Amino acid sequence: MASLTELRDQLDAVDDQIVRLFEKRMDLCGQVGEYKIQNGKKVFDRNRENQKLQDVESKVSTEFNKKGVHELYEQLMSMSRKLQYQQLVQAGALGRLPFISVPSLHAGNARIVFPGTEGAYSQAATVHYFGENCNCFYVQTFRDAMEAIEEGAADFAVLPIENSTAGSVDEMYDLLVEFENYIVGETIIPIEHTLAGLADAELSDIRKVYSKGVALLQASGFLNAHSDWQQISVANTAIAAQKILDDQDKSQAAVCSAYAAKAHGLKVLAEKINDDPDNCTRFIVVTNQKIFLEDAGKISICFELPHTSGSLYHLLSHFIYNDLNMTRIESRPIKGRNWEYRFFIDFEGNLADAAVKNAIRGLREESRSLRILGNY
Ligand SMILES: O=C(O)C(=O)C[C@]1(C(=O)O)C=C[C@@H](O)C=C1
Repeated sequence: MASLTELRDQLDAVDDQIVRLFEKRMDLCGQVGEYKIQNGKKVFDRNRENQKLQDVESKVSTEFNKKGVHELYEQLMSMSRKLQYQQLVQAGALGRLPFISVPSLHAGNARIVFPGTEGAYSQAATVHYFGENCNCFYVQTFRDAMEAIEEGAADFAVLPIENSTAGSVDEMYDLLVEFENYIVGETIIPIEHTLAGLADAELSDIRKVYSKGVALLQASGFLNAHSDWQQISVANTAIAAQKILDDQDKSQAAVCSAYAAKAHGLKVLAEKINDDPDNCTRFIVVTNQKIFLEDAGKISICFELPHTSGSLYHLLSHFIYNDLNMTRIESRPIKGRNWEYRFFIDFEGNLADAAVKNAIRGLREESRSLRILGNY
């Protein structure tokens, strides 16, 4: 039997040939790329790739090697596509950027909508982003706020997208797909819950606690210590505070911010009741114009994937090849198509960057229904 050194020498000789052939293959793919640019042909040719995969599989003997050569050629062809997308960007053949870059949001006289009521955390986020004197109003639900933007009743909406304890706000992801609105900013605010009741209520009077479902979850340590309390979910923490005031029942309390308690003349029965003292929520700023700030550094996109093995893996390679840092991935079921998912990805970059254009070009061709949700 040959020694390890001898076998490795043989492997080195084979690899030399593979690497030379790889370079030759990439060079040919570059020439195909030039041809495609000149003749307006698409980079991704799914039929040709399927034929190629069948062909190479038919040329090897074992099942193990069939799988191996399949995976190898998927990778090789994905690399050729990336080379050709790069060529397209260099040739300026990417078409018009669908978003307009702006130096500022011109938020001075803007009308801003937030969901909830006076004292909602969304109001705190609105003031945090647009300043104390901004012209803001509230509507009841997230959907109402998205509608107000789409119809032009408001210029910007401030909506929660992610909480550090409770995770994603699923409904917002679905609304971002449903509406033609775009993210232009984000802001993070601390979420500090209190238990608030009527002015003459004591902790011992409380029997029912109202709040938004996630707020009840975020304060579950405190609330579960009072196992006799009934927990009731309402649309919003500030709406819960409003209810306590309206009902005038001192056995009822709300989990809400100290600001909401004050705004509704309630008494704080317990402070800082959230389980995680660093609990905070990320809010997005949404508008109906396809704009992005010149210095924006984060992009949110979503797309659907064919229900085939490895499809997500292949799409994510566009981030790797273009040196783009992915910061978040989320998936949501697609309505009416059981067990199929839409993926939401955040990554660092600006829509004007060549690497971003390159990645988006590839993602658009290889996924279904790619949407750029915003650059902010
Ligand atoms: O044949 C082409 O059109 C190529 O660009 C080459 C190639 C490959 O690497 O084999 C690359 C991309 C296409 O999707 C199909 C095949």
